[in-house]
Parts: sequence; C-alpha cells; structure tokens
Amino acid sequence: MTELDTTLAHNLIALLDLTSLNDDDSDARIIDLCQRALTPVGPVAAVCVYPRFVALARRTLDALGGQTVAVATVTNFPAGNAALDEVLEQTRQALADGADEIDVVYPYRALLAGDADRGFALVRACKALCADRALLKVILETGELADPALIRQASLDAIEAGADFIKTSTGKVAVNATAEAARIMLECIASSGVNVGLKPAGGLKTLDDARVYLELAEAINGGQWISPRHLRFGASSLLGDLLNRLGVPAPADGGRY
Ligand SMILES: O=C[C@H](O)COP(=O)(O)O
Repeated sequence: MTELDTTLAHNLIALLDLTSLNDDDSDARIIDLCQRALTPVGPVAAVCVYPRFVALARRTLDALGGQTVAVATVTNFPAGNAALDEVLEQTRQALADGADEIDVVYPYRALLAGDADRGFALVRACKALCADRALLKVILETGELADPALIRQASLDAIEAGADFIKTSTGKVAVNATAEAARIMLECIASSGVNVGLKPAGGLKTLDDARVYLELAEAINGGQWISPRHLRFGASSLLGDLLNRLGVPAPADGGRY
C-alpha cells in the first residue's frame, strides 16, 4: 500500500454512495448500513436505499451524528419502464420522507426503441420536483444501451433536461459500470459546460476498480473537478476493501466499528 493509495482510499470513502438495494433488505440491515457509513476515517457521501427505508436511514444517521451523510433513493428502479405519473409519485413520496438525492432510472428501453422524448420528459419532470431540494441522478443503464451513440444521446439529453448527475448503472443488469461508458459520459459532461457529475455504479468492489474512473475523470475534467458534488461511486461492496487497505478492521458487531 503506497502513500498515494492511502490517500486514494480516504478520498474514495468521501465519494462513496454506500448502497443496499436488495429485495430482502430489512430495517436491521439498513441500520447496519448507516452505522457502516460513519467509518473511523470519516463518513461516506451518502447511503443509497430503497424508498421504504428513506425515513429510517435519515433518523438513524441523525441519531448517530451522521447529519452530513445524504440519503439517496431510487425511483423507476430497476426496469426504467414505469409510467411517468408513478415515477413522479415515487419521487414526491421520497422527498416527503427526507431523501436528499433521487437516483431515477432513465427509460432506456424507450430510447432503444427509438423514443428519446420519453426520457427527456421524465428527467425534466423529476427535476422540477427535486428543484433545489434534492440532487437528481439519472441512471442511464449504459450496459443495456451498449451503443456508444445511444450512451452519448442519453447523456446529453439527461444533462439538457436537468440531471445533476448521470449514473452508469442500476447494478441489476449483466453489464454495469465500464470505463468505456464513463469516458463517453465524462466527455458529454465536459462539452456541456453544465454543472453535472458522474456516478459509476454496479460491480465496483476494489480500490483498483474505482481508480480507473477517478483517473478518467481527472484526465477529462481536471483534478480540481473531483468532489462529492461531481463524482460518486455507487457500490454495495467497495467500502470493505477501502477500509481494509487503511488498516481499519471490519465491524465485529453488526455495523458498529
Ligand atoms: O447504485 C448502485 C448499485 O446498485 C450498486 O451495485 P453493486 O451492488 O454491484 O455495488
């Protein structure tokens, strides 16, 4: 472990959306997640949970002194094909429950079928609800879009419609975050001139997995661009490796360090 890797592991913890999006998630598992979010070397950026756990996550983080940790949740997740009204209702409820960040799945199947308008309208309507209250992250599901031209179009449309972040993946399909998709997305962010961030997500398990994206982001947008407002890593299993490299033992008692 070099000094550079130690710094990198620290930095990645501050950029992490510590995620639990399992069908069998329970209150106990989300409380455990919130405890793990407050590591001995500093808090993660956010926890990301299903909508029914937003209020619990907020209460738990606050009770533990984790007020700086954002609560993110997912809508139109994971298939990305719910009706607009339903997505808006999910978003309203999540905001009412205290969500700070909404990760909405872009209707990627519609784009694959030649309909770009549906995605644009959905992002615009979700942004109107989030306004200045919550960050809107738009999950493009780049592994399913696959074609670089479609990834570019979805990125540019989401940015133009008001996304605060564009995110690669739900973590629920065969191909999740890839460097190729992230490069296209970062180039779209850079060329847009808009204040929008990138969230690689899905399948990131080690510091080396994450390093690829950090280096790409630095190469395309510059080191000064890197901050929790511009770069997040969505991952359920990355924190363990980061802490391990920093010599922090895994919590013995549930999520308590
Ligand atoms: O949004 C984040 C992803 O769902 C996490 O995927 P993962 O479980 O492969 O880390």
